[in-house]
Amino acid sequence: MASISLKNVAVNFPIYGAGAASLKKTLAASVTGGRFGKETGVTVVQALSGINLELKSGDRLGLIGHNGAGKSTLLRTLAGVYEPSAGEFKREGTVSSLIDPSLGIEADATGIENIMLRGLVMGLSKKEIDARIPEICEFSGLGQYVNMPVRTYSTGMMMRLAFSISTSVEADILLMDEWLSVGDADFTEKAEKRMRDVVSKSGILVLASHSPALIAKECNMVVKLSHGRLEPAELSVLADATELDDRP
Ligand SMILES: Nc1ncnc2c1ncn2[C@@H]1O[C@H](COP(=O)(O)OP(=O)(O)OP(=O)(O)O)[C@@H](O)[C@H]1O
Repeated sequence: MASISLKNVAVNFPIYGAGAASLKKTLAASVTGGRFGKETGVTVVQALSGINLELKSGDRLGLIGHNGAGKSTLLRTLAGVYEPSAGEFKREGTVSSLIDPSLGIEADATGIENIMLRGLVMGLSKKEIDARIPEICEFSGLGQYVNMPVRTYSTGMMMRLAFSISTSVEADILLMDEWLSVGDADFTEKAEKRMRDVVSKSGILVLASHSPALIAKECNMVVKLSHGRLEPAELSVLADATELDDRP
């Protein structure tokens, strides 16, 4: 069973070394981004504040909001990459995060070595990784390149590898920053099918996107982030929108 619970969660980023006063003044009126505050004398960006969220299996949550509203920060907090600065965060179930699939790919390691590395980072045993390697290699379509260092790959080849690895594990909770689309036409088609499969097998989906049509299609609930705070939003309105109103 998958569940996520956030109670009054805040995430602050301290800003060192910048001219705090002028920074505050310049950006206070900014239409994008988090809010500025002070914490024990240090200027901080309040990327998230007062976040309350309860999710259970079957929930497909769409996250919308203007640039810098806090969507990626919330996804990373749910993934455990960022610790909340305040509040309570509980999570049950395995997590797969398709936030930045190419993150952690080692250029000097071969494709296969990267599969091993990422598998270990994702918490799989060596045996589990070995069992997945042939399928991941096959899906990537990289042929003998899987034995070559990733630095010899084109960007598209690297993305194919990263995508094939990231989508090879099923998880109770799936976190996504936009819908992944990678590669040339042939690969995109099979990647789309694989994405649908991964999404359908997940208990909870949290998908951040600027596309109202995508959110309306993939999600059964939606919230809006505005300057780091959650606001209710209407899914039914999104289905007809061609563009999200990004104004704060
Ligand atoms: N590592 C960091 N250090 C300092 N500030 C940060 C950091 N990461 C994010 N922020 C700030 O936190 C706020 C939220 O950023 P976040 O990346 O979560 O927004 P977003 O909604 O994902 O934006 P976008 O739609 O542009 O991707 C912004 O004001 C951003 O400048």
